[in-house]
Amino acid sequence: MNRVAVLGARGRMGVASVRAIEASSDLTVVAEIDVDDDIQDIVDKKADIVLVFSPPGAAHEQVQWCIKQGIHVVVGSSGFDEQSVEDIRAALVDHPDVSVFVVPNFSVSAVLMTKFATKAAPYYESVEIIEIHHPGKVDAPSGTAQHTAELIGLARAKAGCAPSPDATTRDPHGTRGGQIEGVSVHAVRVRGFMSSQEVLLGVEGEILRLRYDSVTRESLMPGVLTSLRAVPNLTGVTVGLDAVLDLD
Ligand SMILES: NC(=O)C1=CN([C@@H]2O[C@H](COP(=O)(O)OP(=O)(O)OC[C@H]3O[C@@H](n4cnc5c(N)ncnc54)[C@H](OP(=O)(O)O)[C@@H]3O)[C@@H](O)[C@H]2O)C=CC1
Ligand SMILES: O=C(O)C1=N[C@H](C(=O)O)C[C@H](O)C1
Repeated sequence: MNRVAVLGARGRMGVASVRAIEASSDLTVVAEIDVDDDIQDIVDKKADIVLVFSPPGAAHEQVQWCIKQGIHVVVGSSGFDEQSVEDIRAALVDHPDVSVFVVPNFSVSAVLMTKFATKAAPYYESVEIIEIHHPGKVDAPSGTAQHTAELIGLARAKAGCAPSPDATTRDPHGTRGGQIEGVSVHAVRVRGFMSSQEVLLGVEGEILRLRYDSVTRESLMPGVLTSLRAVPNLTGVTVGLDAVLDLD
């Protein structure tokens, strides 16, 4: 029975994850840590794995702390870009028996959409990302959009693609979105949505629209449980749920 500690345990994802873990037959929650709780409880309760759903501002330092305690980590929190992964990789040098699994999105639909968009991106002149979330989300763009843009940017650079055309010279309100690896990313916050993302790819006379919609947090729980079961058998730092799914 793997012993799991949850960081951000009383948040939207923490509550759903504790419920899903407790309903499983092979995982159990031994520590629920939220704001003002003592993170040392993770060690005192002898957790094997820490599931991190604390806000991005706290998560980075907490992941480093868990590594130093010799505990495997599944990182659900967003805000972990390429530099964050390099920081984790550097910390793991002194802890070769610890693995960290950074999962920008636990939804298989999101993972497939990102994979398809990365594959398609070099074939289109224009590529832009629109991410849509609930208005309770504190960070923008989403970690999923950041990860998707990084993969698309890398694929397009490898293929020698020119930048997407854009004649904008006047945008006083910053409506063209943010730029990540040459990809324009637009963050939308609307009540009624949980987590959606659309990638628009276009050439003259033809458009490809790839989209996923996660409607409930419960739909993410199979991905959470899969990640918790996988992390003890991984080495170093791994990024993306697709690393433990047979999607090729
Ligand atoms: N990978 C994925 O598929 C998904 C990732 N996420 C990401 O997970 C993170 C959490 O999302 P969500 O659950 O919606 O956010 P919430 O704000 O609902 O949950 C975060 C929880 O962490 C608490 N908290 C604040 N500071 C600390 C701290 N220092 N240590 C421990 N807990 C703390 C918060 O308390 P308080 O409210 O009092 O500040 C809150 O209870 C976000 O980064 C989000 O982007 C979300 C959904 C899916
Ligand atoms: O805050 C959320 O809700 C989500 N955050 C993650 C992200 O930033 O990509 C994953 C998912 O989109 C839900």
